[in-house]
Amino acid sequence: MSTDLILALDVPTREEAAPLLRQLRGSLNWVKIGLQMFTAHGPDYVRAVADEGFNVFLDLKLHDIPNTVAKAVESLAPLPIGMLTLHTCGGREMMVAAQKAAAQTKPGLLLLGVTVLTSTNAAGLAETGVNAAPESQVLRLAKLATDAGLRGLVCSPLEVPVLRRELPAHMQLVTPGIRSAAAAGTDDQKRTMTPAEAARAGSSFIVVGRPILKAPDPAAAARAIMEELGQRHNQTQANDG
Ligand SMILES: O=C(O)c1cc(=O)[nH]c(=O)n1[C@@H]1O[C@H](COP(=O)(O)O)[C@@H](O)[C@H]1O
Repeated sequence: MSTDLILALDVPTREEAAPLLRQLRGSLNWVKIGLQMFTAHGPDYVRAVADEGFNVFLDLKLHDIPNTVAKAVESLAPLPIGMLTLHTCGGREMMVAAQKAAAQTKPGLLLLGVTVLTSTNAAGLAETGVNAAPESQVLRLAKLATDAGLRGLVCSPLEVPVLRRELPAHMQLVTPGIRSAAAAGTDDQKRTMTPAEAARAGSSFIVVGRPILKAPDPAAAARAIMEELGQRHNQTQANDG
């Protein structure tokens, strides 16, 4: 199984994003547009990034009553997006409604259920009344999302092994919380792994923002991560062969 990189384009302006996208065109497949860029630049920017040849992951983390979420999915359906997030803690009925809306309006769209945010640890969960280890809570929400018909999940790479054991093989596992060993624990990300570790664990995609965006040469940092993932893929193929 190979693991692909998704660049989290968490910058304030289109102008700031432009040179990086220009340099990565042709080598990077996926760009994630999240709350920062979508609230500032809207659907037009989604179209602009897709027009540059990137697959777009729209990360809006929908979480509302079932009807509202389903209608939001319908409104987003005309956009050129391949992945869209919603919060699994919105519950079964909300996820079923969202999946139904996607199936009817944009069948190719991969709805990704966000489980426990990678910035949350056991203490943070307990403060919200969830007295479970992050791994147990992720597994519970992941099973609920799978039952509701979702085909993809967002979790930390730490939970990928248990999800690979417990869930159907077709589930796409997308993992943010990617940090080098040296950078682990230095910011808001609490459940982290390196790119190679996440790939080895079985992530379908890794999501990386600041380690690329804040690097002295962001395009080179992105290429180094793709190389790290590719090397692991080649090693696996060699071992399989
Ligand atoms: O849904 C997400 O993409 C997401 C879920 C999660 O649990 N943790 C998480 O960090 N993300 C996103 O992944 C990206 C990670 O960015 P960096 O922490 O800068 O690498 C951000 O855009 C987050 O919004």
